[in-house]
Amino acid sequence: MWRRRLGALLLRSPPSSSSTAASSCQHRRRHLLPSEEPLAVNRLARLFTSQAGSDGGNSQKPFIAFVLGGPGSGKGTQCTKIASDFGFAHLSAGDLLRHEIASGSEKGELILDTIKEGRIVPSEITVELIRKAMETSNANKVLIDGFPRCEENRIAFERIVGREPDVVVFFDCPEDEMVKRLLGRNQGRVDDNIETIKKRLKVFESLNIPVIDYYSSRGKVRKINATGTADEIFDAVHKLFSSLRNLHSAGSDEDTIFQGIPGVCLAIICYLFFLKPVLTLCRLNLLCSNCIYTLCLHEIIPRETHITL
Ligand SMILES: Nc1ncnc2c1ncn2[C@@H]1O[C@H](COP(=O)(O)OP(=O)(O)OP(=O)(O)O)[C@@H](O)[C@H]1O
Ligand SMILES: Nc1ccn([C@H]2C[C@H](O)[C@@H](COP(=O)(O)O)O2)c(=O)n1
Repeated sequence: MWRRRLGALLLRSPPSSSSTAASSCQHRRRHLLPSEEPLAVNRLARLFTSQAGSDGGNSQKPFIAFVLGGPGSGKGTQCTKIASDFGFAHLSAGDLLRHEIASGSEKGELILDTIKEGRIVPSEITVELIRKAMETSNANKVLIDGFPRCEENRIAFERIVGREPDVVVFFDCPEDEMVKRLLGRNQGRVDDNIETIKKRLKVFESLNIPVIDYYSSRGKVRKINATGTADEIFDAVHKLFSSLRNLHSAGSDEDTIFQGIPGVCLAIICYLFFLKPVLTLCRLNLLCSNCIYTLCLHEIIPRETHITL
């Protein structure tokens, strides 16, 4: 709110603009950028920033939700519902690994042996499958189900994909309930037998819980009580996803910028206020000298702290 107010103070609306709260961002942006061919500010900014090229060519940074929980906690079931209600691409690490086995590739044999043993597949393999699936889906909101399963997974993802998740959803379910669900799943999975299930539960406790603790310490974890019916659990999940702050603008093509007349030192004012560089435009649709200063710092403030004028 206070940021919006600052934006309003800094903004000098063009005389023709009577932009009201009701007018859409798109409509307001037209006033900001009178040219009929809107300037792709974010894309332009990326060309100049350290982010350029680091996202594997994706023109927008997708919203990433990691979905974690013990085996049988209902991650897959809930992800299907989230994908359908909130327009996410659902990438299940386990499914990607099973597809790799089914493809008959060389890696497939190693993956199959590892899964049968209830162990974790080497991170390089899993992360590469996820990275490719993200690239292929080109989605702006991605659920990554069953990943990262261990610290090595997490570190490999950050190194290879170059991102942290926006949120980590943790389905918290008692062990006896998970075992009951897995034994009743009946999908012919090689790991849904009591011996392997016991190993998977041990691996979850010893390797996956520390990852959840790590993201908790970074304020990213949203815990969901995963007992009850799938619909009851989804009520809580629905509330959570409806409340996620930066989800609804994820991947949108709206450029969020500050506008000011040339010479107003907008970038410097914004920099002092936010203590971070801010991309600004002057009324002539040009990046003014302040902006060159901004771009030289090779950073723009994250999307969620931008102000849509
Ligand atoms: N709330 C629920 N109550 C009862 N059964 C459920 C519930 N949610 C899911 N199930 C069932 O439990 C089984 C496991 O669910 P699901 O495959 O979604 O779990 P998962 O966490 O993705 O498991 P895994 O990590 O082994 O892939 C499935 O047969 C599913 O239909
Ligand atoms: N990040 C991951 C995800 C899965 N696996 C392996 C080991 C799991 O027991 C198996 C099944 O996964 P699920 O369908 O339960 O998510 O796949 C892994 O090694 N690394």
